[in-house]
Amino acid sequence: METKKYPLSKTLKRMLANAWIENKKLFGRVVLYMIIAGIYPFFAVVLPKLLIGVLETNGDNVEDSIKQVVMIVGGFFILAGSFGFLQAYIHDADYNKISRLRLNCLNVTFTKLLTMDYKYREDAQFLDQYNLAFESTSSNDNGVEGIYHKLYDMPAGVVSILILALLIGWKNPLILLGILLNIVVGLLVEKTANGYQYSMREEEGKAHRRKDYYYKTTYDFAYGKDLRLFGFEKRIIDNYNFEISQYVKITRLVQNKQLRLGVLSLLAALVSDALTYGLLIVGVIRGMSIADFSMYLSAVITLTTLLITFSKDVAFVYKEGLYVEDFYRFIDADLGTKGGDREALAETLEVEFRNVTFRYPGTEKDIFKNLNFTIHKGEKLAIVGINGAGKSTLVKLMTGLFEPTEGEILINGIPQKEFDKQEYFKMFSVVFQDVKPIAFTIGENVSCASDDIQTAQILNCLERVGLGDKVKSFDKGLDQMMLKIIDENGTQFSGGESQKLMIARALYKDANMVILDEPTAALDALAEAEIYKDFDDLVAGKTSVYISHRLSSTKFCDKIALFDGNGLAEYGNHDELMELRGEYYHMFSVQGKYYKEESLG
Ligand SMILES: Nc1ncnc2c1ncn2[C@@H]1O[C@H](COP(=O)(O)OP(=O)(O)OP(=O)(O)O)[C@@H](O)[C@H]1O
Repeated sequence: METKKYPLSKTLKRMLANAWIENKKLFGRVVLYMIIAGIYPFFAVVLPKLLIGVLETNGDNVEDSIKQVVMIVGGFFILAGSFGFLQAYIHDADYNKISRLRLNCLNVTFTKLLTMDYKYREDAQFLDQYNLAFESTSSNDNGVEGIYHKLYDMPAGVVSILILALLIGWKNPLILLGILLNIVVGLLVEKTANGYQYSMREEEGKAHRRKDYYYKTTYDFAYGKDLRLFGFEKRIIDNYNFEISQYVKITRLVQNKQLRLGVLSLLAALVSDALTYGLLIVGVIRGMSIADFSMYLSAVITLTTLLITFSKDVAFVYKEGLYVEDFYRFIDADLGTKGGDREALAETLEVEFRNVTFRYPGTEKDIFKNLNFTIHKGEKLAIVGINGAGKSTLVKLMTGLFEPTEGEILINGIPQKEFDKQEYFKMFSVVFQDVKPIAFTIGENVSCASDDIQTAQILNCLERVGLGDKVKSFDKGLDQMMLKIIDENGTQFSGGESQKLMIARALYKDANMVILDEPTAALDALAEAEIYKDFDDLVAGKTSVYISHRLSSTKFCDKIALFDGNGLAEYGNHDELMELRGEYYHMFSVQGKYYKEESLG
């Protein structure tokens, strides 16, 4: 990801520009709120002066004093009450509009995540950075929304501060100076503490990712069985506790720094208070009325509070602005290669690996080195090999989910890079090892679309994989929702049924090339035999790749490629590889013996 820095002003400008595009009226509301909330604190400042003034001037005339006090207090309640009510009403009404601005940013994040190149999803370094970017859109109080709330509140604070600063400065500018000293020190302290916190963000992000992993493992149902049956509970809890302690260590470092810096703020506040009280008391000695004394004192206290809030808000915007910057960098980063301009081919495919070397990002080991081989037009290729030999990696390369580190892949002689990414994907129907239906309807899961669904075609594909009766058993048929997470009446397919559903999806797509990455691992023997029997029909003359650990499946393929962890070790048809008496022969003999023993038994 790009790490270019840009100033806070640019981040704020962009945030304001986005807000302007999304809700222009909000700017008018900010002005209205600024006037009402800006004047509001002034009432409380003047009230003591008016009350003490009445009591001072009326002396023994109790009746007049009571009348005037009642009028002042009544007037205060009406005015301050109305302003207070309006302020709260406008603020509450606009809160959701501001939250909406964040939700729009979240939408942009989701779109980016869904459209970025797949390789980033398997890249731990990228995931750390993504977590940081995601942080700035994940809460009401921080990041994007936190700043928008502050930008909404701060103009009102400025109005109050100006009114009170004028009042106090007019009386004695030295008092203002004391308050300003307090605020400037506070601001510098806050800025330093926040800068330190931000500098720890990468470590914090990593600790957060690890802690989060264990947290999610505890409630992710997919792990539920293994955790219990293999007694992982204690280990998970111990690891979770360890990661929490690591996380706390980092946050404690930040807190300690904040505490040490806080002493400076305290000293500045003491100096400022001494100056304020000293100057006001000297004023009284020189003849200032008690009513004025109380008003100025109240003004100083209110102004100090407002300035502290304001300086905290500035520091907050500065700190959170850095996180929002991370978010914009993520949004701006070029994470999705569009590829070239070529459209999908309409013909049968030939795939050539030419001197392909591949290493996963951030790793040292080459999964393939100078790999050369071709899958010819219309050929059925079986890929076999031990676990971790690189079979699935080969599929990811073939389908353009990852690009070769060196060398190139050619489709009908055309370099893979020349194709538009989306067009390129159109040419492949793939069934992956780890099948997961999405919480959509069955029809949508097969067609991958929500409109223009070819019902007859979907049903036909489902029939062909043996799911016809299952779908007919639902009242809603193809409209039956899958999984229970969105719809509690959703259906839960077994592992094998899910695998069949994915094969139906691949059939429906009817792409130029079919790739099945262990598509029968979860199927029972009968279902697997059915799929094998119909394999020719399923791929219907298309170029196809079939990855399986069950070597019986290689028999109906034209060619077999055996990978052994160091690349392509053996290549040929079944008879040729058996004659070679190499690894394939060995694997086939072991599996054959096992099958024979099983059938004899
Ligand atoms: N995202 C990744 N980052 C780093 N290494 C990876 C990544 N994905 C896979 N690998 C490594 O690449 C190697 C090949 O993995 P691959 O999944 O392609 O093997 P496979 O032959 O399909 O294995 P299996 O038969 O178990 O499915 C393995 O050593 C694996 O650990």
